[in-house]
Amino acid sequence: MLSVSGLSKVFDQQPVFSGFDLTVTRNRFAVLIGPSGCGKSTLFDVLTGVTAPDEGRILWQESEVAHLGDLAAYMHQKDLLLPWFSLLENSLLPSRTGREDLKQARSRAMQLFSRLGLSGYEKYLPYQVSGGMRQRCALVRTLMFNRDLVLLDEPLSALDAITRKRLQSLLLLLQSEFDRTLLMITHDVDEALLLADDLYLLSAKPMRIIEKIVLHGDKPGRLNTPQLLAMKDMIMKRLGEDIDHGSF
Ligand SMILES: Nc1ncnc2c1ncn2[C@@H]1O[C@H](COP(=O)(O)OP(=O)(O)OP(=O)(O)O)[C@@H](O)[C@H]1O
Repeated sequence: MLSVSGLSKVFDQQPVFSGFDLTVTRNRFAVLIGPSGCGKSTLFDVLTGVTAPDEGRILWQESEVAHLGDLAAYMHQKDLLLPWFSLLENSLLPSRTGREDLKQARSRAMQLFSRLGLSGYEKYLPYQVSGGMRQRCALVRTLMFNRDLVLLDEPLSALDAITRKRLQSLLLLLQSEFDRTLLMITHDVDEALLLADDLYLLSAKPMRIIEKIVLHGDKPGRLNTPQLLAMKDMIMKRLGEDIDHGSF
């Protein structure tokens, strides 16, 4: 579905990544995990068109594109809700800019509010609800974009542990119930092991893929299996080694 090849980006004469390749397959949950400052957000900036790559190609459904700006939905660590709009109005923003029939969009948003446990809060302003509810509203807005690919940049990192656990299951719904393909950045190894089908371990800057791990097994259930615990140790060790030998 998405393939990047030979992607390079240089800041202040220092390569953040160079010759970076990545393929994301349809309906998979791909997760990128790597040390702080390795270049993950810069990769997303290049993918979403915030900044141009110095070299390389982005292929979407096998056709070359400049970026994924209009092709992928994007969810950020901060909910980025507009404070003067209600939760429902916030979720309808993609439909307003996309000139979708608003009556239909409203009915679709109401269904998503119900599915994500936000029924009854449609008229609340963002400051009147919890961080977890705001992030669920951001998830509704992401789904309202109607894009097959969703880019998630540490979407749960600002939340407390319990809220985070609840929202992890909702992220899995994006894949199973809403048929989305996901590419997510996280710092949390447990979260990566819980959610990923394809897990990419990244090196310190200049960023490269150290290893791709294909994960199997029932997602919510697999986390405490001996295999996954051993894998967690291995990942911590590999990421730690790379930081020790990297450019930090
Ligand atoms: N606009 C910019 N100008 C100069 N350097 C930049 C710019 N944006 C990012 N960088 C540098 O590029 C490197 C990668 O930054 P980036 O934010 O992509 O890392 P990251 O892996 O997302 O980090 P974190 O996990 O901490 O969010 C860092 O060294 C950063 O200082």
